[in-house]
Amino acid sequence: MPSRKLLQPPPSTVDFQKPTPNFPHRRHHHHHSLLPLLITAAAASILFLVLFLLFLRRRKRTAPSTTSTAGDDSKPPHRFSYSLIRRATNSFSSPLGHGGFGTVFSGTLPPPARTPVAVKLMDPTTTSSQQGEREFHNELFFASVLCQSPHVVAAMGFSSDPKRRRFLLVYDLMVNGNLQDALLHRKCPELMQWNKRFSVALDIAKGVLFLHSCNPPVIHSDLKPSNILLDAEFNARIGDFGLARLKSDPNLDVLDGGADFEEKKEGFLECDGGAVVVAVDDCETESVNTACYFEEGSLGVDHSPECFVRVPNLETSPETNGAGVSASPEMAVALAGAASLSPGFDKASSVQSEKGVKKNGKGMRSNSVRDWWWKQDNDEVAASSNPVGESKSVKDYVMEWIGKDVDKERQKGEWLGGEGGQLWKQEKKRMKKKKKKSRKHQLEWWESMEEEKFDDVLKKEKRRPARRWWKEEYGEELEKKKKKKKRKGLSNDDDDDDGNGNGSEWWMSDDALYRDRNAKKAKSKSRNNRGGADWWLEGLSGDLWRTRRNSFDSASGEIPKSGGVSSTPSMRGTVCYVAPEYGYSGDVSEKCDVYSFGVLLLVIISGRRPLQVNGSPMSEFHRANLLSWARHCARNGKLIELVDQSIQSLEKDQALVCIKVALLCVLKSPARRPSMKEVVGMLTGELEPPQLPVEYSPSTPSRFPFKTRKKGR
Ligand SMILES: Nc1ncnc2c1ncn2[C@@H]1O[C@H](COP(=O)(O)OP(=O)(O)OP(=O)(O)O)[C@@H](O)[C@H]1O
Repeated sequence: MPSRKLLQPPPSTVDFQKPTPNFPHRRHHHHHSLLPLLITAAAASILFLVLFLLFLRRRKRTAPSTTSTAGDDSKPPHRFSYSLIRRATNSFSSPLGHGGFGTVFSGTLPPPARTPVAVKLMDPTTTSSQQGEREFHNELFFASVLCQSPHVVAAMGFSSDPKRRRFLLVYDLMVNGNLQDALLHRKCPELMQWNKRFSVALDIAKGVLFLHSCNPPVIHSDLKPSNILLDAEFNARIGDFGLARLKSDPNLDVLDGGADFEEKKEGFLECDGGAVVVAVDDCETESVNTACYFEEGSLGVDHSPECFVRVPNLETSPETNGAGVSASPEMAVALAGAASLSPGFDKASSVQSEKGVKKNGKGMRSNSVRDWWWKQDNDEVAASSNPVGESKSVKDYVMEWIGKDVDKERQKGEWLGGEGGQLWKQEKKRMKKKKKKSRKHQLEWWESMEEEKFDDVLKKEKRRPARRWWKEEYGEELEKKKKKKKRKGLSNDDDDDDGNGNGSEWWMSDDALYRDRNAKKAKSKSRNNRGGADWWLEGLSGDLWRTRRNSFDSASGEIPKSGGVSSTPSMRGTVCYVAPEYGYSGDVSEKCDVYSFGVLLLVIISGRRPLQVNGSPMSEFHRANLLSWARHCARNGKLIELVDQSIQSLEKDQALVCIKVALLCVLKSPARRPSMKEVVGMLTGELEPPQLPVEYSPSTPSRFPFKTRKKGR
């Protein structure tokens, strides 16, 4: 049979003389039936190939890193379509929280990824859209590098439509939410175990160390509990890189100038010693214009971020260009902050404020910052100290505490309305009756915060009036300063140096406080125009009043969120957590993060906010300010009092190390703060346990700023 013949193996030698067997009819039939089959098969395979390629391409563009196959070198952030994100979040139906950027929703990426995600949707109506856009670009800029750390939550994807002002960021979902919520509100039982709390602190420290180990170092700028996210096992990861920046260092050995970049097509940002290629996606993806996030003059125009990293290419909105290459990060955020505060904000005013900020380099104007402070009012503090549920806000407390010092104008209208106003009226009546007593009492009360007058033993002693106390303690020093001041003259008081020959580092010296006090006396008239609460807050917060001088540690007070509303709509960094030097010297360094970490560590150990009043204000106020309280405990040798009493299975020695590390981190002088490497070393026990510096020793006299202010009034 011919078919059998076909299956036969070919002859080993071919006899070319022998005629080939002839099957004319059969051959003709094959020719006719195979041709259409072959054509169909070829067409089908081409079609299949095209479809396969399209599928691959689509997958590459949409699949998150977690679904990448081995060898797939595409790195986040990936671009998602808006409709995909909408489907993933079920039309943005499950909000997780709300921040300065907008609302965060939970969702799940469609198959094949099926990754649970958190989606940040920029809200162009309620926040400053300029700020939002900048944060969006900033997050993307850092995403591809930061995603490599297990202690960081970086954006894995994004979606942008500048024309419709739609900006979305996609992150891994951290199922246990943020630390602030888990620790302070929900009081998760897991976090009541010492081991877990300590591991959270260590995770954060390692995360910050990772950022600082990058080349150039990444400064987070906004470390605080609500930016620490917790996964299912309560492992902590640092999130929210909207305000992060690269450390500006002209000596950094980065890529050659921007001119070469086009050819290189990729950049480098070294992490943990190894060079990391930060190229993202192919030429069809978009790239971000992040030029405005870098320090003017430090990296220079030729050293724009594109020299460091290649990032997806987004259409640049006119606003972003408006801030442009010349805007530094501070400017950008301050500008955006101004926008968010002022309803009438427009581009012209933005340029103006940008100039203002640029000029003095001190961030926002004091008025704006002050307004911002009041905006942060919420009833959490009030609720904690007010079991009957009166809705008292921070300012109500201020006024109750300060009593008659509060400016009358503001009492009636500007600050208070409704319930707050009623409260004030009652308070005023009470204050009138006890006028003398009250004033004396306040002074003692302030003293108590730093000078431990509330200790049982000392309570029995006759208290000195604050003025006398101050004179006794610092009279000699003051006299010297007076003489020196006379010689120098008062004219250049505000801007001259602090005695260290370094005007930009005035906060390092307490001396400046006392000298400053005299000079302020001369200007008391203008200061008196401010309300008493201003004075109170200036003393208390330190960091709030960006444009004023604060020569003391930031005895900071956190403004808790109101219903999850961001506490940082307008400032770089967050009140209470921001380092005192931030925004003054322009020398923003890793030590700013170290300071914030110190506050964060104290919060973790103590399980409370930096500013918190529980129970009746008078009995609790000496503990209200966490930093002051921690210093007070250190001077008393009672550090353990800081530890949260609800912690179980406490390891006392480890807790003490944590507190000491925290106290070192919040030292006034950035140079004296440890590096994050040292912090991690001390926490893990690889380095010697920390020794507290001399200012925390019992003999060190406390110099509480309020007395200074009070005397000046
Ligand atoms: N990846 C995430 N997984 C789970 N929840 C998240 C995630 N990212 C953010 N959230 C939640 O959304 C909330 C808002 O986050 P967002 O970073 O926008 O603001 P914030 O950090 O609270 O405030 P701010 O804008 O002042 O920094 C967070 O507090 C957190 O509870």
